[in-house]
Amino acid sequence: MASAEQSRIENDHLVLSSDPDHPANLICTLCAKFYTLGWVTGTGGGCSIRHNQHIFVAPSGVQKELLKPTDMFVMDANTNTYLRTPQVRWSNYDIPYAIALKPSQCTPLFLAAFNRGAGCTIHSHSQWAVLVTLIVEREFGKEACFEIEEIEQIKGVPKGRGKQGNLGYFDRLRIPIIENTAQEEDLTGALEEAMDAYPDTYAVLVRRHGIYVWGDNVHKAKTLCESLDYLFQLAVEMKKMGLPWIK
Ligand SMILES: CSCCC(=O)C(=O)COP(=O)(O)O
Ligand SMILES: [Zn+2]
Repeated sequence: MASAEQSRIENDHLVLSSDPDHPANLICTLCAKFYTLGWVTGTGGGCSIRHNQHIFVAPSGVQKELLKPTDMFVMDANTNTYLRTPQVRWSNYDIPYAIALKPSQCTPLFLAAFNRGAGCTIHSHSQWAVLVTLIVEREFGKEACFEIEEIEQIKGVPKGRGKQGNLGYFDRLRIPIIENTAQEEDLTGALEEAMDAYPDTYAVLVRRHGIYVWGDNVHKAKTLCESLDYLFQLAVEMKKMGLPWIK
């Protein structure tokens, strides 16, 4: 009979499915798309999905666009213990040594969003997000925040948790910015504080690093991340032209 440790390693049924919408398949498809947008290149960034009582997490330090469903860790959402740990695999380029896989360093940050009801969390290293954090200045004793208004794409951003619908054209979009840390997991406290200070936000920028974006489901997290990336690119170009973000 298989030991508990062995079944934790071999629980392949949790990640094997012919359904393209199965979280283990979706994370692979999404990361391959995000790679083409420059959101998850050079192993940075990623994506995690919560489905019922299971949380699907990719390994750390791997090329996210080459992920396979069998690479996924599966966590019990109630106990935060791992039900499945992927087995060591050979690298993608036949380099003759094995890599011991660890869960993404972003896992505690993904969990912070899942603890607030999210179904999907995306971490993007988009250069547009990074540039915006370089433009918005730190103010002593005040939380830094990206603000923009009167741009049509703002209508792609939800109003807030528990609120119906999206922001309107005349609403001001605010995305808090937290300071980067040497280790990804050390961002968790500041991320949670920003989530509490901005209860309506579904995104937090990390200065010189990127952004965490979440949503009730994959569709909402993905389309929000796209809308924000559009707005960040526009904002950077506006800044270059001397155009104000706030009217
Ligand atoms: C070059 S990426 C540095 C780590 C990072 O910021 C990141 O988002 C990747 O974390 P992971 O552990 O998922 O590889
Ligand atoms: Zn990162």
